[in-house]
Parts: sequence; structure tokens; C-alpha cells
Amino acid sequence: MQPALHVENLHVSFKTYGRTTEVLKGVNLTVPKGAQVSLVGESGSGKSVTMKTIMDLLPGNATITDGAMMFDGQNLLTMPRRDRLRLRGTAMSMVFQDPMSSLNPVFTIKDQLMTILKYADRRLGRDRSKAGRYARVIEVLTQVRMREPERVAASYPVMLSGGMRQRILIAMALLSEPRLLIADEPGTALDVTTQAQILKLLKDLVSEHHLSLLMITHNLGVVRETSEYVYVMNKGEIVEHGATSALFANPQQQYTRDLIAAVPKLTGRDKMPEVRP
Ligand SMILES: Nc1ncnc2c1ncn2[C@@H]1O[C@H](COP(=O)(O)OP(=O)(O)OP(=O)(O)O)[C@@H](O)[C@H]1O
Repeated sequence: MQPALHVENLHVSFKTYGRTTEVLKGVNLTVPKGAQVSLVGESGSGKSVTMKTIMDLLPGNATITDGAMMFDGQNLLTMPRRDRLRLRGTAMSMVFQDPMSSLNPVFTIKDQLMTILKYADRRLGRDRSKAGRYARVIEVLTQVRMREPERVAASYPVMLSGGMRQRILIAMALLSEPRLLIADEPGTALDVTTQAQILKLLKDLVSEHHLSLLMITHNLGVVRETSEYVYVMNKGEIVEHGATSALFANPQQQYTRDLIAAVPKLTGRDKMPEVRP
């Protein structure tokens, strides 16, 4: 079966103050359909650059010098610009990690979600009435286990807890029914118990909606809780990859062993707590 995403020999360079530095040095990774895959590495290893390259969010001083990125069998790097833009925020969607900078404090949750949906619909050439959009917003808020979705929709971000705001960001990513979700360490800003609940929710949603997930994190503890497969990145290269259980049982690289040794305890227990809305 075709994978949801296949990144092949990806090279990315940055130009700063006239100097060019290669930060991705031939990255290869595959997200099979329906799989939960993590990309892990310490700060500066190139995880965010990989994610930004996939999502077409690289800054102007970055150049993709080589490689291919196959999404559902199409190369994202050679497809027409219009088709690429149509995919972003629709078939492939991103869960951001920082609710405070991703949500606008002066608009209600409903306004923000409706606007995002309107633009996603427009890109897809889909015609949906305002009432239809509101119905979809309520549906998605329910999917992320909001107990009173109408009340939440009418709220401003500041009226919600950190965990609820993070769930809004997940709802935002789900609005346009993506096939691939890319999550940038959701819940990092939250306490460990709430983060564990968010990760569990994400994992449940991915399997309920038959999505493929690429999770970016520096924490192998998060990987163990959320992913079946893991890619370990160091200095712009994938240095090790494999099934999560095999990698934990028998890490091949010292770098991976160090990351495993640095795993903080998520909950102080072995099992994740159930999500309680
Ligand atoms: N806009 C930029 N201009 C120049 N260099 C950059 C830029 N963004 C990232 N880099 C460089 O690319 C390399 C990889 O950075 P990246 O942000 O991908 O790391 P990361 O693994 O995501 O780290 P973190 O977990 O801290 O986000 C770093 O050496 C960084 O300095």
C-alpha cells in the first residue's frame, strides 16, 4: 500500500549573513497510512525544519536543494503551486504546540474556527452555508471531547484552560478532514497530566478517524505513549529508526541511548490516565 507520506533524500540549506549552512542532510522517512510515527531529536537537530518543509512553511532564506516528498503518491516538491497550497490545511494539517500564540485573543473560538473552515472550503471549492460551517465546528468540538461545545464555541481563548485551548488547536487541525496530521509536540506548555491526556486524545482521534500522524518531539517518553514507529534525528540526519518497542529494547546508537536516559516520567505511573473531558 502507498504510504501517506514518504520523504526521500531531503536536503535543506539556510543562508544567513551570506553563509550557507546545510541543516537537512538527506532525510528519509515514511509515514504508512493509518500509522502513528514520531520524529525525535534534541533541540536544533532539524525536526522543525523537516516539518516546515513538509508543510511548505519554510522561511525565505531556506532552499530545498534536493529530495522528494511523496504525499499520497504525488511529489509535493514538483506539483503545481496551486495544488500544493490546496493541500495545506486540508488534506495535510498541523497541530500547533502553543495555543496562546496560535489563537487570537480578541475573537471567539467559533469565529476563529469558522474562518479557518471558510478558507479551507474555498481552497477545496466546497460550498457550505454559514449554518453548515457552524454545525461542522460543533461537530469537531464534540470530537475533541468538549462537553458543552456551544458554550466553548462562544468563548474567548482566555476563558478556557490550557488543556482546552490545546484541544481547540486539535479541533482546528481536524476541521477540514485531513488525511495526514503533523503535530508539533502538542501539550508541551501544559502540566504533565494534562499533556498525557492531550496525547491520549490525539492518539484516539487518529485511530477513530483513520488518520496518519507524524509527531515531532524531543521527548522519547511522548514517543512511547503515542507512536508505533520512530525516527531519531541528529544534526540534520536520521541516525536510527524502527518500531518503537524495538528501539526502546535495543537502541543501536549512543545518541538514542542518551535520549532514552533523558525520558522524563509523564505521569509517575506506567499507564496513561483516561481522558476526562
Ligand atoms: N530561519 C532559520 N535561519 C537559519 N537557520 C535556521 C533557521 N531555522 C532553523 N535553522 C537552523 O536549522 C537547524 C535545525 O533547527 P530546527 O528548528 O529544525 O531544530 P529542532 O530539532 O526543531 O529544534 P527544537 O526542538 O528546539 O525546535 C538549527 O541549526 C537551526 O539553527
